[in-house]
Amino acid sequence: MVLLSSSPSLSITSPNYRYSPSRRLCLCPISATHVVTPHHIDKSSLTISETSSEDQLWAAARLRVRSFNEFKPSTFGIQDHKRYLAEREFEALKERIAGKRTGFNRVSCLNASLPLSQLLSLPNDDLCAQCKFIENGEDRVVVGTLDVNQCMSLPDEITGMKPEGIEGQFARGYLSNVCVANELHRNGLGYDLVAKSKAVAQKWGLTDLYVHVAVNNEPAKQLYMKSGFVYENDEPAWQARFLDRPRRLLLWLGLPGNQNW
Ligand SMILES: CC(=O)SCCNC(=O)CCNC(=O)[C@H](O)C(C)(C)COP(=O)(O)OP(=O)(O)OC[C@H]1O[C@@H](n2cnc3c(N)ncnc32)[C@H](O)[C@@H]1OP(=O)(O)O
Repeated sequence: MVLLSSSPSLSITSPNYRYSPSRRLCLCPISATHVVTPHHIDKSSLTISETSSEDQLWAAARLRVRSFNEFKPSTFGIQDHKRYLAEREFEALKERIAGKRTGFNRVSCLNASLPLSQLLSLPNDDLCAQCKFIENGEDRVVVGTLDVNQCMSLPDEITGMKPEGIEGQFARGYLSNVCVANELHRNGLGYDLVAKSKAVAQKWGLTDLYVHVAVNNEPAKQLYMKSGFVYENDEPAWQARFLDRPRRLLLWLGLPGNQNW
């Protein structure tokens, strides 16, 4: 095994691995416990937008790979392995956005990006090298990303209860793959991404938005709760053990238009 991870189920090289858009995110104690020196950024040229551009989806896929996995740099073949994971993420993401993934009505990838010129003072160039794309002739870098999923439930995850009945098919959504480049944590980018995702969800007519979060992922729990999400349910311990991952909490947010809002 070439991948260093704090959870065995992060090993997506396993033949038994089944892709779940929220799997890695919620299992993500790595960054949750990582001590990073915050790099303060000027957000005046930050953009957060929905994308289906292949360049940007690649950048988002690479950001997810580096955010949700910890790699031992000296390991033989590690670059190939990272490329493999990014390709897998890219293909899966493209498939969901194109509406070809069974069970997902609609999926949007939101990317937060900054001009490359603003990130040249970072201590190393890995983020810029991995997550760069070109837009209107300008070099930019994806610094945060998430998916908004309109669907009844996510694979291998506890299902939200609201709204009840057939309405759930159309008006329930889930956030997944929420991550911010670890060099840029604590700049409010997490808040910005979640705020934008609420706007997208409302635009789609969703009334109820959910996230799954690992019980030990304190930064993510704080982010969601401070963004208005509240506890709805939690995964039974046996299920977490069966899936070989930390137990998840299911958090709920009512959007304007929701009768409980
Ligand atoms: C459904 C899912 O996708 S769950 C998976 C969530 N994603 C991950 O675990 C990936 C790795 N982690 C990350 O990428 C980031 O830590 C995120 C996305 C959780 C937070 O991103 P950031 O840009 O750092 O968050 P942001 O700066 O907006 O902070 C929001 C709040 O989160 C909390 N928070 C963020 N980092 C931390 C931390 N290290 N420790 C404690 N609380 C934290 C704080 O309460 C903060 O609010 P405050 O600054 O007002 O106190």
